[in-house]
Order: sequence, then C-alpha cells, then structure tokens
Amino acid sequence: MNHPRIGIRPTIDGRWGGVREALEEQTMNMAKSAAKLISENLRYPDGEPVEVVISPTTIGGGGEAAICEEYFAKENVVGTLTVTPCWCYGTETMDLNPNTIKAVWGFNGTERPGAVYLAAVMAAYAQRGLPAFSIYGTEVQDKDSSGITKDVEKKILDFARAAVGVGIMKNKSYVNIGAVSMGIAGSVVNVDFLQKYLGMRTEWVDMTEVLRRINLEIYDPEEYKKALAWVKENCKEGYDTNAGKKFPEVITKSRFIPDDKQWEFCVKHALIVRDILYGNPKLNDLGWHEEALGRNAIAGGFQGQRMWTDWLPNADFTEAIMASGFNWNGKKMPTPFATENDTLNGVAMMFGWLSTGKAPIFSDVRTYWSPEAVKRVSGKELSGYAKNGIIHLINSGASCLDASAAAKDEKGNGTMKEWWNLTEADIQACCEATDWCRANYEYFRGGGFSSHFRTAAEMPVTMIRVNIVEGVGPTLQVIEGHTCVLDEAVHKTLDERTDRTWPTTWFAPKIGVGAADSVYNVMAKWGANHGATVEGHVGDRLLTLASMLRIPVAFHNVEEERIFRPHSFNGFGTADLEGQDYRACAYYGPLYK
Ligand SMILES: C[C@H](O)[C@@H](O)[C@@H](O)C(=O)CO
Ligand SMILES: [Mn+2]
Repeated sequence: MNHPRIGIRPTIDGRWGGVREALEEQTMNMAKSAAKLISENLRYPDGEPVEVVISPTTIGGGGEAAICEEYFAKENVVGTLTVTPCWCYGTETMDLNPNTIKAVWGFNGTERPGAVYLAAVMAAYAQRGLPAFSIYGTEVQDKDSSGITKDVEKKILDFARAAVGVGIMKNKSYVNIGAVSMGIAGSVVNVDFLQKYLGMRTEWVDMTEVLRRINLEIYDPEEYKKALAWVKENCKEGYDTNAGKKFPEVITKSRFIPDDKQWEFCVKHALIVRDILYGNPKLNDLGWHEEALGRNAIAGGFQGQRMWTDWLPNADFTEAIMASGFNWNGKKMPTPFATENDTLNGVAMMFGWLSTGKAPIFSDVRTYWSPEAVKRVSGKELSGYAKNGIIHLINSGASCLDASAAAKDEKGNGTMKEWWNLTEADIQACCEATDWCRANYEYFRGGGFSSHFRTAAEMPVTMIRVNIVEGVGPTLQVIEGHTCVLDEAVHKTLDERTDRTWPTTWFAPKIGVGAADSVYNVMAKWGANHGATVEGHVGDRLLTLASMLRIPVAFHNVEEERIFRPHSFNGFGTADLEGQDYRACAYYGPLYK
C-alpha cells in the first residue's frame, strides 16, 4: 500500500544574531514532538504506523522553504504541518504548494508570538486561496515546554488522519464489477466525482469476468482448497426461508448451480473478486500474467441483482468477507465493497474505514420504528438508547461479520476493532455469531448464502452517506448514534417482519444536536436507500475529511465545538456553519480540477 506522508515544517524568525539561534532548538523540538505524536497514534489502513518527515532545516524564509519543498516532493508528502513557537515572516515561510493539504500549529506561549505568526499566516493562506487548518492551544504554555496539550494533540491528529486518508485514495481505483443494479442511482458511477474530488480512477469489469475465471480455473487452487475448508468449518448454515415453499417454475428452473455445489461457487467468487481488485502473484505462476496484476483497487462493488442473481448464486459471501477484518487466511485489511454496486455507498464505506481502520457496515436504511409503532406490534416499550425510536439497518444479505459485535474489548464488551487488533478469539466469535442462510429464492433465483447475524452490542457508531445532487455536486451526511440491543421478543417481532436471512443492526441516532431533531427525520432526510456505518463517534473526523475534499456536509449531528475545518472557511460567514461549508466548498471546488 502507498504510504503518503505528513511533512513537518518548523518555521522560525529568520533574524540571525540572537533571535534565530535562541529559537532553533525549541522549534525543531516542536517538529519532533509532533512527528512522534503522529507516528505513535495513527496507522495506515494496512496497519503500518503513519510516516512523518521533517524539513532538513528550520525555515526562516523563502530559500529554506524551497529546500523543504524539494525534499518533500521526493518524500510522497500529502499534508504539511507547519510548527512554530515564535514570530516568522508569513508569506516568506508559508507552504505555497497547491497540491498539499496544510495546517499550522502556533505555540501558545507569550514570551514569543507563535500565535501571532499563526494569525498572520492564516491571513496569507486565505488571501492566496489555499485553505489551511489553524491549530492553537486554549491554554498558555511555558516557553520551555515541549509538551503538546490535549486539545492541540486532537487537532494535529485529526488533521493528519484526514490528510493521510486523502493521500491513500489518490491514484487508486474504484472497481465496478457489473453495472447498475435495479436502477439504483448510486450505482451509476460518477467518474467526475471519483476523479476530481478523490483523485481516483474508475474501472469497469463485466460480471462475465468472474464466470470466465471460474470456468477456466483462474484462481490459486491451493488457496481455494484452504478457503473452502475454512468455510465448511466456520460458516454454518442457518434458517432456510425456502424450505417447504412451492415455487413457480420460473424460479425452480433458474437455479443453475446445484444446491450441493453452491458453496464451492461462492468461495471461488470471493477469491476471484479479491484477485480482480488487487491482483495475485500466484496467478502469474499459473501463466495468467495480466490477471496477476489486478486493478490497483482501494474499493469496489458487485452488481449482482438482477442478471447475475437471476440464475447464479448471489455475492453475499464475497461482499461480507471482502468488507470484514478477516477471512480464511486470518485477520486482514477490510475492503470497502458495495452491495448492488452502489458506488456512492462504497465511497461512504471508504470514508468511514479511512477514519477508523475498522470494517465498514453496508446497509439498507429500511424502517423507522417509532416507540408507538413498536408498542403496537410488540406490546413493549423501547428503552435506553432506543427510547426515541430506532432505524432498522439491514442489508439484503451481506455485511462485514465484524458488525456482529462479537469481538470483545478489554472489559469484555462487544465491539468492532481495527483489523490489526482482532484476536483469534474475536474471529471465532464473529463466525459463531453468524449463520449463512440460503438466499430467499423469490429475490435470488440463483441461490447463494446470506450472512445472517444481529449486532449484539450497544456501541457508539457513525452512519455515513455520500449523495450527488444536481446543482450542488457531492454532499455528505453524517449521523452519530448507538447500536441497540433490543429485548429478545421485540427484536424477533420486528426482525421477522422483514427477511430473517439478512444481517440486522438497530440504530438509534443521537438526537437534539445539529440537524438530527428526531429519529424520524434522520430516516426521512437520508439521501438514498443505503448507508455505511462504522464503530465510534467519528463524525468530526468525517467533517474534517470532507472539508479537505471540498464536499459540503448536508446533514450531521456533530457538536459545533468538535468541528474542525480550514480557517479560511470563516471568511465565508460564521453565523451558519452549514451555509459556510457550502459556500467555501463551492468556491474552492474539487481538489483535482
Ligand atoms: C432483495 C432486494 O432486491 C433488495 O436487494 C432491495 O431491497 C435492496 O436492497 C435495495 O437497496
Ligand atoms: Mn440494498
């Protein structure tokens, strides 16, 4: 995986003969402590620590700014963090590279005016059309202090995490396997959005490519054996909704793969889809050189419905296992992988995953259950997080198995973890919490197996959606809340009204903050049929990422004090932050115009 770096620029008062010499050490120490903070706390999605480089010299003026720029150009720097304890010359020391994302940390001491430089250089960035993040602690620190206060730490990490996310996406591909599923507009891939806002390539692969590779046996036969054995051992079959039903001939004659060969087909499908996205050197050994290369993916989706699923097993196993933090080889990096090839939801999964390192949940946003409706059908009251009503998140058969919340934190509570923190016991528990139900043949004539579980812990989560609105462009929705564990009888009554072969997550949005005035309105104002959900209250991280990409946030419930966007956005009006964001994003436009 590409490891885009954060570059630290220690800027300094350029006056030799006392001032500069006195500040060299403190300035460089700020750079070193910021670098340490970032590399010790942030990881790339592949689990490696985020890499940080520091300018070869402190920067007192344009000459040294150029030395730093030349060095960073060779070091794959995506975001620059300028640090200083003192006054420096604004336009002479600023980062003028239009291709890096910028922040400045001005030390809040008063012996030297680091914060005055910060203000001056923020004015310069605003005047020059280069949005930059301003970092300034709320409490005055002593002049010799090299420690970073908690508020500054959070801002540095929020900036660096999102900038790294921007760098990870850049030059990668979204791989559409198939095309538009059932007229879902989110599956009509918008190449301009991917290219201009995310710096990504779009790739199309016809679904027949999967069939070709199955029939010509273009996969690693050893890994296939291993994966199939793992499935037999770990993927138990669940409730069969078709049992005892009499189906019309149009359905019975459509199931092309015999029932006892369905798992074999599904496992080959999963191996092949992974290889299409990432390539596989083993294919080279088998003489399939082009296939071995893969498509430089970071995310993808499978159309499935309907032409494929009308006669072949659905891709629920593939979709679930691609998005999970493990597979037959043990723990592994999750891939944002969209059901129904809903690219816009695939991008929402990708944003959530880049913000957390955790497996993203793909769901239909299916039903708003008011407390009254729940009482009416179940005779029981909702309580706890669920008391104001809940939203039923349920996908048509696939979701990362991590969403069973069977992994345990250090206190023994169910949770979802960064994939590199999953233990063998966590993986076993997620497998045990999931059963694989034969697909509902009325929907999926070709069969397949749906991943069936329910999210069995009350976790903080954030639900995300990317929309495209003619007249605006891409927009983001971000709603924090909690997953809910309902009373068993209530769960059963509600769940069995839907499709009991599919994975269920009960979601209670946090209401009374920002745009989320009621649970009903979260459902009513959601931009599309799908949402992506990740563990943690990370709405603030998503808002920061969106501001870097110039995607305005249309609907969120992140508290104002947690919002961190470029300083120049304040110049677009401060009374209404949503309007400010819209105006600033419209003016600056996409990153890769
Ligand atoms: C099986 C059905 O066609 C589902 O796939 C459908 O309800 C959806 O998921 C629509 O997003
Ligand atoms: Mn769907």
